[in-house]
Amino acid sequence: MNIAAETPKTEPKFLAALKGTAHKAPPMWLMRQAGRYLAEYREVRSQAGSFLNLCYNPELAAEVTLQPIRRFDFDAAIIFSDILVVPHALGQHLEFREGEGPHLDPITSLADLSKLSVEKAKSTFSIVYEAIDRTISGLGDRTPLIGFCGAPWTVASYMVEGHGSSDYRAAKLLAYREPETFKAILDMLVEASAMYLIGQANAGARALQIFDSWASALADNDFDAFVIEPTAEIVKRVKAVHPNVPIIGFPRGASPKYADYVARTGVDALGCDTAAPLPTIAAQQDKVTVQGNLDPLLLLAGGDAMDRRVNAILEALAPKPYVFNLGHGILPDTPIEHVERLIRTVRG
Ligand SMILES: Cc1c2[nH]c(c1CCC(=O)O)Cc1[nH]c(c(CCC(=O)O)c1C)Cc1[nH]c(c(CCC(=O)O)c1C)Cc1[nH]c(c(C)c1CCC(=O)O)C2
Repeated sequence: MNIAAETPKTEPKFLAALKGTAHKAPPMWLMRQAGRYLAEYREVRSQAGSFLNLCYNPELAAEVTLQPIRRFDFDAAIIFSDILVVPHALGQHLEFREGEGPHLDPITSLADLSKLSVEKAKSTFSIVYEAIDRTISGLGDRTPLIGFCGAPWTVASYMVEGHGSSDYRAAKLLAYREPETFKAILDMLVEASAMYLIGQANAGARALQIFDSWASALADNDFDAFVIEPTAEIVKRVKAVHPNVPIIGFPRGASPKYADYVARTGVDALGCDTAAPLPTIAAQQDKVTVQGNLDPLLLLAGGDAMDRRVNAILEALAPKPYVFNLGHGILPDTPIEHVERLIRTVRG
């Protein structure tokens, strides 16, 4: 199952880009690149039974991580798992209901939180480390593997809401009414997430991404306290052990705050969502590598509209350190031919 027959003589393009090299044809990968748009994924997924069974089966998780690399030879793989594995590992009940997305038993008090523990998470995390180890045996040295976690604000929001939300109502109300309780949740997540990212890098992940999908819609003081400070603390702890493993931060929907986020979190690269304007993204490139921002719906639509936007993105961002990606995860009904066309356009 080894994809790469020989060891590369030069550093993989993806890692070079994260460390500050610009490429005319930038390295590329797609968020959620292992997923339901691939027939081979749907096959393994049905074999596994449930999504969580797939996440917690190292052999099958490694297999689906490798699928998009075999098919498209992307410049990076990302370990197949989910950001909600962290609260689940801490002891919170989690289910993925078919067609509905995740459901957790909400944490709304310190008493609820006291039932969770970072110590307890270690045995679940080790399943993911084993999946990373198996994936790397399949990838060889040619294609680097990305490890990841959700950022404390996004994961805490799911923990408090119990499911996805359009206005973060329960999470914000808890944060405003009982700041100590909310802070205790964030602190536990900082500790667990830093440990988890360090464990993934120990297992061989060569870059790490922190997904803050719900980073939009926070007032500036709350953005500081819930997004910047916890992320900065995780980056600091991971860097103390793995100073050379680049970290990509993805504060989705927060482009007006990019400069502050970059300056204060210490991330090496900035993941940019679809709504972030190209000049705002480009303005960050003197400080960090940037990644993103093609609309997943343009990839679904394909054709000239997609080509025009991809070319505009390349023109604006490829002269400086850049990793091609979507602005959010690939959609399950995306045609394979559109992905193939995208790859031809980006690779030139
Ligand atoms: C918010 C969030 C989640 N998970 C994640 C985020 C942050 C990024 C984002 O905003 O999308 C991150 C995530 N989820 C998944 C990965 C794997 C790595 C990758 O390919 O990028 C990663 C990095 C697999 C997954 N996570 C999930 C799937 C679909 C599961 C299936 O096969 O049915 C996959 C491939 C399930 C999931 N997981 C989550 C939701 C809301 C859902 C249901 C929605 C959906 O079904 O698409 C929580």
